[in-house]
Amino acid sequence: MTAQILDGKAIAQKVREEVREGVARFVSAYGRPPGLDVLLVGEDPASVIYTRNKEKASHEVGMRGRLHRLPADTGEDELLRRIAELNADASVDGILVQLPLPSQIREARVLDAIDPGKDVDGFHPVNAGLLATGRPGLVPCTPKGSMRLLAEAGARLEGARAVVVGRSNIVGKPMAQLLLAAHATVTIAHSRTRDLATVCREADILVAAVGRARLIKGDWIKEGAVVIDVGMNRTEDGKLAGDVDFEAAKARASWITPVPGGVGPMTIATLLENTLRAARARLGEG
Ligand SMILES: Nc1nc2c(c(=O)[nH]1)N[C@@H](CN(C=O)c1ccc(C(=O)N[C@@H](CCC(=O)O)C(=O)O)cc1)CN2
Repeated sequence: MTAQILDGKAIAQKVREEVREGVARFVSAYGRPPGLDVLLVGEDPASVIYTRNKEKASHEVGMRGRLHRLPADTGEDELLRRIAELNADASVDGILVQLPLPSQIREARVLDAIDPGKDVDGFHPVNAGLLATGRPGLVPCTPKGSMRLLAEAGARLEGARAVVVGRSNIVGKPMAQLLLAAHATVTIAHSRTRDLATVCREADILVAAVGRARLIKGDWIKEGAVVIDVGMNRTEDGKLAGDVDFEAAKARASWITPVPGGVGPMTIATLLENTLRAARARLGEG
């Protein structure tokens, strides 16, 4: 079997178009666009690119998007003060603090300070709790985008065996919750799981989010599995590699995401979806 490629760029474009239409309806109804505010502390080159892309993408769909750049030595109190201002500003629907943060700032304190209704990253414990209890809330962008990719592949999740390799709060745990809510039988594995190969071989749906280049070998893939590779690892030659050995896995999977061009583009498209959703919810729409 040769896998079909799940084209994240094309699907993200489709999502952005859907959001653009939603934003136009929002503006007609409420006379203002949804507002997204992104905070970046420091100069991490990848974060600079991601946050610029978020600002640009928000403009492209008709939102009011603003990037706040703070110096690398910004203290925790100053960042918390900026978040409090945005929480209190009625024109702000979505607040996002780009990760990772410099070491002088405690991530949990910052994420906990964002109004859960404006938490378009879905990282606040209230949103994590809502997801864990199967109630509506804001869902982290990368797992939500990965679910959209599974839907676009026509993957049957009900009763399927899903293995998520990775247990981060940002991807692994919420991804497992989403698969569970879709009635899959879910295993969360990680870098210390014993006999990871055997666990992966059981998976009809395999999500790799462990952050180790090509950890998942081709012969760990069940014939016909759908493979979502969330990994984005820089190799020694400066290229980007996923957590899955793509070429070998392609020979066994039914669908597979490439890196780059798979899950990555879905993250920003889903952020736009979440911002529209937060704006509607704040103005009393479901
Ligand atoms: N507050 C947040 N911080 C971070 C998040 C997040 O969702 N919220 N995720 C990542 C970074 N990220 C967005 O912020 C992000 C990463 C990658 C991509 C992407 O499109 N990647 C491309 C490849 C890019 C390249 O060549 O380097 C791809 O996979 O095709 C988008 C967004 C950590 N921080």
